[in-house]
Amino acid sequence: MKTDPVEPADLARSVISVPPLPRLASGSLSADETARLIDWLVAGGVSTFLFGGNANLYNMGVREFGALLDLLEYVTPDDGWTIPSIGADYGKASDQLDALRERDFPTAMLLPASAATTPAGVATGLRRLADRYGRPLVAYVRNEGYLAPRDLAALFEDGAICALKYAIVHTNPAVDATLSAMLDAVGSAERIVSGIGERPVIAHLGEFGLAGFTSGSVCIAPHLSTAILHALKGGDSHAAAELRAHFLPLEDLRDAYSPIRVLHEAVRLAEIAETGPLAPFLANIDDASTLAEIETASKRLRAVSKRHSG
Ligand SMILES: N[C@@H](CC=O)C(=O)O
Repeated sequence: MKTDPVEPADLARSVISVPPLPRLASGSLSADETARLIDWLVAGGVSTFLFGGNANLYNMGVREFGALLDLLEYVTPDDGWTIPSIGADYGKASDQLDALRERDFPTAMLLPASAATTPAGVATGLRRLADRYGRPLVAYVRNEGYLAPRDLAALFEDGAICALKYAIVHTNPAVDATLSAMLDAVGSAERIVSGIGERPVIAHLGEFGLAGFTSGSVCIAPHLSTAILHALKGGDSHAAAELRAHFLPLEDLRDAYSPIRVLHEAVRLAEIAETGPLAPFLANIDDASTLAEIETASKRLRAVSKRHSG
C-alpha cells in the first residue's frame, strides 16, 4: 500500500475509483465483498481507491471508522493507493483524525459539508485538520462558493492540501469560470483532478489539463475507464469520446435516481460484488422497474469492459 507523500504523478497514474462499500445483511462491513470489488478494479488497470461519498462515509460514525481503516488496509494491494475520507462536518473530521494518525495512509479526503460553512471557515478548517493530522489532506469542492480560489492556492502553497477533487457540475464543462479562476490562482493543474465521473473528462483533462479523474462507474467498467484515461493522456479525445459513450446509459440513471444509490445496486446487479444494505440516512433502491433498468445498463457496461480487456 502506498504510504509515501502524494506526488502529482500519483494522481495521473490510474483512474481514481470511488467505490461503494459492501456491507453484510447484519449491517457490518464486508471485507470479502470489498476485496472482490477491488480485484475487479485491479483487473481493469485501476490502482487508486478513494472511499468517500459512494461508500456513504457521510453517514459513518466515528465508532465504526477504525473498522473501516482495518478493512481498507486489508483490501489494498501492495502497489495500490487507498484514500479514506473524513467529515463532512469539522468536529467529526477532527475526531476521525485521531484514529487516522496512527495509520500509514499518506492522506485523507475531507468530504464537502453541505450546510453551515463559509469559504474562510472551510479554509481554516482544512488548515487546522491538516495540522492535527500532520499530513496534507485532499480538498473536495462540489459547490460554488465553498472554497475561494485565493484560499485554495494558499492551502497548496502551505502544504495543507496535496490535491483537489473538483466536482462542480456545469451543463457545458468546457465553460467553467470557477475552475478557470482556481487554475489561475493555483498556477498549475498538476494537483487538481476532475471529480464527476466520465461525463466531463474530455473537457476537464483535454482542455483544462487536469491531472486525472475520479469515477464511480469505473467499478462496473474498469478496463474502459482506464482506456479513457490513456486516450486522454495520449491526446486522443476522439477515442475518449467513443469510449465514454458506453458509460452514458448508466450515468443517466445515476443522475436521474441518485448517483450513490444507483452505483451501489449496479455493482451488485452486474455481479461484481454483493454490496448489501446501504446505511441510513440512505436506503437501497427497491423499485422493481428502476432496478431492472440499472441491471440492464450495468450488465451491458460490464460486458463491454470485459470485451475491451481482450
Ligand atoms: N461522483 C463521481 C465521481 C466520484 O467521486 C462518481 O461517482 O462517478
